[in-house]
Formats: sequence, structure tokens, C-alpha cells
Amino acid sequence: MKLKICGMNNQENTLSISELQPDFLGFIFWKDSIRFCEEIIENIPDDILKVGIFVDADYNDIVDKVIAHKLNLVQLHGNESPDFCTEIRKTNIKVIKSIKIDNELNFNELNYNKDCVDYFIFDTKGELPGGNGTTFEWEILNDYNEDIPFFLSGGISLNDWPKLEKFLQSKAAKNCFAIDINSQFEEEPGIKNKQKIKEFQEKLNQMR
Ligand SMILES: O=C(O)c1ccccc1N[C@@H]1O[C@H](COP(=O)(O)O)[C@@H](O)[C@H]1O
Repeated sequence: MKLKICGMNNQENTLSISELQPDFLGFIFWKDSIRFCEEIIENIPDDILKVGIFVDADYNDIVDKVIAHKLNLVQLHGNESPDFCTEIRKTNIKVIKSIKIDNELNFNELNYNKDCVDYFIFDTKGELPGGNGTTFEWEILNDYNEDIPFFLSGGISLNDWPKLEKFLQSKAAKNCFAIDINSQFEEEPGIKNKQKIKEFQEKLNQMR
């Protein structure tokens, strides 16, 4: 199971967390986020894939940031349409599309296919477009029958491990590609706690 650590915005902390060799590091380019990434983070090892997170951003803004930060993937975390995702994907960048989950989501209504997205990220619906710090009932993913792989996200913490381990062994996790962690592993917005992440990663690695 792959690991994505999201909301990095500090050079020193990012390099320190990079030593753990996560599969993905995420950088938030939505200005209203408390984790907004202003500076270009340098010297991240090439085998860690860099994900840029955008919320209803302009096409040109996304393309500019992809080039400036040498991003490998973009995570579209707003109300981006399937057509918009397809246009971004045509630039040869992989697209992760966020789907906000509450108890009413009907997966049959998902109108994104493999032409427009490479992955989904299932996150909890909340006041903010992302980073709300709350989990959703993962059992709802029993209703997900598409073959597009997904990142599981939304308020995941170290305390969730027993529940997460059970979920990952269940049928609902069949297409789960990665676990995405963010606010629950922070000392302050954008600054991640290395020890907590290490502990979580070790548990996850035992399942690989
Ligand atoms: O974290 C943010 O500030 C944020 C802002 C706008 C869009 C996305 C954002 N973060 C993403 O939300 C998920 C869930 O975060 P959390 O675990 O609930 O804190 C996170 O992984 C980011 O991909």
C-alpha cells in the first residue's frame, strides 16, 4: 500500500520527511489553505512523486505550477468537471480527482472515467474543500465498483490504525492504491511530525 503525505510547505521539514521515502508528497496551491505552499521546495529525491493540489484553479495556473515545481501529478480538489480533468490530462500529467463523501454519495453518479482521471481521492465532505481533519465511514466504499484506483483520505490518524488495518483487508479496499495523511500528523499547519509518520508507515509497510 502506497503512502502520500500531503500539505508540505516548509523546505526543512519536507527534506526531513523525505528521508522516510514516502511514495508521494503533496503541496497545496490553494491560497486560502493554512498549508498554502509559497516557496519552491527543492532537492526532493526523484523517486518521491510530487503532487500539486489545486481547487478550481485556472488551466494556465495549473500548467505553470506543474512546470515550475516539476510536479508529477495534480490533485484536483474542487468542482473540476470531467472535461476540465481531460484537458489537464492531455498535457501528459496524471490526474487525481477528489470526491467528497457524505452518507448520500451515490457512486453510480460518478461521471469521471479513465479518459479524464488516473485516480480518485475519497475525502470527507466538510466546510473546507480539503484538510477538514475528519474521517468518513469507509464501509460506504463497498458501493464503489469502478476499476479506477483510489487514495483513501480525510482525517486519517495514527489512532485509526486498527480500523484502517481491518478496512485494508476488506473487499471495500480492493481498489485502494494509497493512504493519504495530512492534518492529523502535524505539529503546526504544514509541519509534519516525523516520528508519528514513521510509526504509521511501519504499520502500513507490514501490509505491503
Ligand atoms: O489540507 C488542506 O488545507 C487542503 C486545502 C484544500 C484542498 C485540499 C486540502 N487538503 C487535502 O485534503 C485531504 C484531507 O486532509 P485531512 O486528512 O482531512 O487533513 C488531504 O490529504 C489533502 O489532500
